[in-house]
Amino acid sequence: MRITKLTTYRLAPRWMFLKIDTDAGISGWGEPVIEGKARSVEAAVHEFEPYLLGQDPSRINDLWQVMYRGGFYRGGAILMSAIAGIDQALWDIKGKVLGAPVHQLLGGLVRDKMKVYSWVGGDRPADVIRDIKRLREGGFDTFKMNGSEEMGLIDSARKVDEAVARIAEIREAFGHDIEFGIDFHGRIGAPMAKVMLKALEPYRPLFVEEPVLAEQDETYARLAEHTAIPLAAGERMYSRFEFKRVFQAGGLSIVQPDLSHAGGITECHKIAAMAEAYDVAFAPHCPLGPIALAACLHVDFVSHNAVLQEQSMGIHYNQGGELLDYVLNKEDFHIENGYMKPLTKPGLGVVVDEEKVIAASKLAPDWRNPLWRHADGSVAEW
Ligand SMILES: O=C(O)C(=O)C[C@@H](O)[C@H](O)CO
Ligand SMILES: [Mg+2]
Repeated sequence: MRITKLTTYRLAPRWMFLKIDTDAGISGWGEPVIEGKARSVEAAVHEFEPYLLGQDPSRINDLWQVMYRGGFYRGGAILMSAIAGIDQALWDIKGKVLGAPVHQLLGGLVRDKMKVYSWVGGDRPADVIRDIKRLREGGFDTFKMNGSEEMGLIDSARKVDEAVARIAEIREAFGHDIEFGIDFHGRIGAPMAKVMLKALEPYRPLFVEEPVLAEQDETYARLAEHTAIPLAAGERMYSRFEFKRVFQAGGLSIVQPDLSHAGGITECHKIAAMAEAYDVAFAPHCPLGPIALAACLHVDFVSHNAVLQEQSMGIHYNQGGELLDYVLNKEDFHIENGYMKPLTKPGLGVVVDEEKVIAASKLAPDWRNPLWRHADGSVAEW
């Protein structure tokens, strides 16, 4: 069997799907994207074509190494996201050829169901409390929310108090009937992260995510010395070679590689295994589409240390498209009491509505994240 064609479709809300065709008539789907840089990833996917066209799609390990090592320069958000989506599509093909879901090919299930969480948005606490109430009716008991708006390297107690008051209100409203993680997007630098973590500690969040940026990963170990709150990060780390450094330095309790950013199923399965050896939990980042989520779930279901799965239903980014808009087998993505079941169809288990994808790709918007500035006009982390 040989690879004959790679077709990319940029889609609302901010996704890209990839279809890999073969001469046997079997195709696989992947989701290679970096939010806000879809066109760059698309170009990178097509730049890999000379390495892939005419090759045997079953040799995923070799093709992965060819894409990673073969071009001399390697790593980073764009290349590793391109590899990720290609890798997912190759696993989809392999599963379809062998008639088995990807988790079977990775050794089989270690659990029967996987805990998933929901984002809650809204700028005012009242919105968040209202949204949590609504989501609890749908069975969710675990949530993630943004922790703060822009914050300077050294900032006021007032800003810290505002952020903490929001969390306090949520804890007061729901007690310990719910769990939540707080995502800071690296918006606070190391000095304020220390202050913030101390102030948040009484409210016992499940984790605090990206208190500082991935490029300050040496800080995690120091911050962890000062707080009992589990620290999480990883959505902006792209390979086991980057994760290796944080495992060695310590400080993170949860790693969150993104199956569409960090080299795909092949790489993230290895990152999960590395994490297990350090007693670090695995909770893949996935504010993306259904193929990315399916890829995450297959790795979760074979990884003993997988504790939580992000998913994007109702996420604030989903303007103009929802998680299951391009999926025909919606019933397989049912969330019951905050858990998902394994996807059991051959390959990734996503039946893509190709006609809808083709039509929607003609109108794809170019999503960009907001650009934030501090009061003095300098650029702030978003
Ligand atoms: O889901 C998360 O944890 C995020 O921090 C969302 C962020 O990664 C955006 O997708 C960037 O565009
Ligand atoms: Mg995050």
